Amino acid sequence: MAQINPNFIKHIQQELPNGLHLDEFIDYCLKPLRKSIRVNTLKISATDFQALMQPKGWHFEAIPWCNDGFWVTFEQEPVIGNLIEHIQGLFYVQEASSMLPPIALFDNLSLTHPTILDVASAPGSKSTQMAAMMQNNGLLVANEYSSSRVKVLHANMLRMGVYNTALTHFDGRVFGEYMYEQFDAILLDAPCGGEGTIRKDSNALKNWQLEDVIAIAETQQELITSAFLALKPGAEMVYSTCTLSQLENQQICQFLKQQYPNEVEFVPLDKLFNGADKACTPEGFLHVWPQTYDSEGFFVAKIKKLASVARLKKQPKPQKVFPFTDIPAKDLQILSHYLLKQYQISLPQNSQIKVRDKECWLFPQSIMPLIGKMRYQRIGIKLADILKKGFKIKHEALIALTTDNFTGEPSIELDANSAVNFLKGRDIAVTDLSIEQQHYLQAQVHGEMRVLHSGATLGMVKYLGHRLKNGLPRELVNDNACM
Ligand SMILES: C[S@@+](CC[C@H](N)C(=O)[O-])C[C@H]1O[C@@H](n2cnc3c(N)ncnc32)[C@H](O)[C@@H]1O
Repeated sequence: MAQINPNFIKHIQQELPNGLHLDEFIDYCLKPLRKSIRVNTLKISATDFQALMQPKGWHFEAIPWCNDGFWVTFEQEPVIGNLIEHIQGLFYVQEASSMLPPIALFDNLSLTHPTILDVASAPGSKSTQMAAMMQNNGLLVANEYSSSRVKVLHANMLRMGVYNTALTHFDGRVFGEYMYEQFDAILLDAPCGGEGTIRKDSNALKNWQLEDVIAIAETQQELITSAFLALKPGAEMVYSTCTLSQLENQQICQFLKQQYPNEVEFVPLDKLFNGADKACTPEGFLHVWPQTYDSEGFFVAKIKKLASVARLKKQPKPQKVFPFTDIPAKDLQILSHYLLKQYQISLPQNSQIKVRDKECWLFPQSIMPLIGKMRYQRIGIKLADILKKGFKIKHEALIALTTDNFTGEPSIELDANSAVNFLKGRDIAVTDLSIEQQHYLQAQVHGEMRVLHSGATLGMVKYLGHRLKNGLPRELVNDNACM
């Protein structure tokens, strides 16, 4: 049972808007949260995903503000994180209200290849949502301050097949200095007190103290100022939190407006979707209370930068070390031919292949003007190893760049049992496959090939005649994978 600190109740009572009642607020805080997911349209359409999961006893209810988001109920509750489809990155478990900030940011964003910053990204629900909305075009700089959370962010990006990113690992307060007026759009999903998360985390309000709210608000003021400096003139940013106190929400936005009265404009969100007006504040922000949409509490503000503002710190010196070189034209030809012939992969437009040591990397083209401005943990994805003769595709590239069940390449669709075995790191005996597949394999040359399940890539195997040798990277082996 969730525990709500009495000091919090006293505090929030004064902030509840007209028409909302404290009793109802507390009732909702104590109610379990509805489960929601977002379909990853980098891998599967929302329609196809529903068609795939409905026979497995999933029921879907559309989330009004996100075309790819659904509240889900199950005939039999699965361990969702271990499902094949989850491991394949076909969907992301994401709270419904947490889908709002990217929806607000992309509303009226007309650029097809924008350069976007996500200041506080981990674990990556909104970064992966934005990458899907960008369809892997443009550039998403995804930053995270906590080292352990950068790892989770990275794993989620790979699972979801995202490759238009550069990951950075900084305190978000540096962007105004290092990336002054560089971004077409910015999401600042700020670290916050998490008051809106009580339905998921029963301890979220147990030790609530006003001093903590005040302390974190200071960080938020610095983060919003830094993000505003990093935004191009004329561009828009979203400030969001999963907390409820005005100190961390409205007052942070007002703080920015006080600093830049002529350059800050609040963009009203009352028409963002049908029913958005229910959550809209007089300033045009969305302040979602748990009872507004039967969700977590959330706050979303959209801010337009009307004109350039002065730097607060002088331009830093460029970084010199960049350990990547261009791939020689001849090698690019050989690599492109291998990817196309073996896996029907055409290299994405607006990308560049770079080489470091014995590895080829796929970089988003739009990172190039930002090279040298700051240090990147990782750019794009690893594409292939360079062998003595030729190349060998990397697992992360295979699952990101092959999205359909092509017929021109050697590949095998595994049934659910074999798919689970594959994800557990086991080899697949050819005798476990259907008679048609066994005949198909007899006509193939021994060597690497792709395995799929439900039309989405699982990974690579080496066909050895009597078995398919498992090529899943060891760190991705999941002993708990299930159907
Ligand atoms: C609300 S969470 C972000 C959730 C994320 N946007 C998502 O949708 O999955 C806030 C994140 O900010 C990170 N953080 C904390 N202090 C930070 C700072 N000074 N700069 C950047 N990120 C910070 C936290 O580690 C945390 O991962």
